[in-house]
Amino acid sequence: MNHKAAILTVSDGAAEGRREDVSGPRLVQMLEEAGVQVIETAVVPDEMDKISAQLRLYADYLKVSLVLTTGGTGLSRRDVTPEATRRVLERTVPGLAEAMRAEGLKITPHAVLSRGVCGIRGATLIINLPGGPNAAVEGLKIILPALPHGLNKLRGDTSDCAR
Ligand SMILES: Nc1ncnc2c1ncn2[C@@H]1O[C@H](COP(=O)(O)OP(=O)(O)OP(=O)(O)O)[C@@H](O)[C@H]1O
Ligand SMILES: Nc1nc2c(c(=O)[nH]1)N[C@H]1C(S)=C(S)[C@@H](COP(=O)(O)O)O[C@H]1N2
Repeated sequence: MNHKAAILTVSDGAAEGRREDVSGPRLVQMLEEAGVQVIETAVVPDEMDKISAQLRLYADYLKVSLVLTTGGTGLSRRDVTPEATRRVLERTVPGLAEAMRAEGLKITPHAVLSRGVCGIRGATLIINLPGGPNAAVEGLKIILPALPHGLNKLRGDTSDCAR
């Protein structure tokens, strides 16, 4: 996969230095192993403006093909990653989040508690993953097989995709 990516960890604890960010580096490793170059990572607290600003930067200025966020998708009062993401999306790609919840449910009943959303801004696919290291890795594993084709199409591949 000849694409560039950015990873955004959303966590009050990690942003304040109280929690080691384990999830972000795990996602970097998985993408690199899949042949995607991760050119930028950042950690922000669970704050709508900071999350949205970072997503705009990645899509509009760095113009990466893919942004993965991890954290802030649950039901806690400060979990606002889906709201911040929706604010910057131009088109949604609901099937990715649907698959992560449906397949995740086979691993833990808690998978359906992630409110994560996925969609497109410009030529960038933005995917919300849950915050726990296992949750983030499981989520990415579920959708990874669909990403090469999706990213190629997003970047203008006009070849036939019928099977
Ligand atoms: N980046 C991360 N690295 C390691 N563990 C994480 C990370 N983000 C979340 N977790 C783990 O997953 C749990 C659920 O994540 P959630 O986003 O709800 O965080 P939280 O408990 O509100 O705390 P915080 O936002 O400060 O990370 C956390 O309590 C923590 O155990
Ligand atoms: N595959 C998978 N999805 C998962 C989990 C998991 O362990 N595996 N954890 C869930 C839990 S416990 C929560 S609270 C939500 C939201 O997590 P977040 O607030 O850390 O983003 O993701 C869920 N999604």
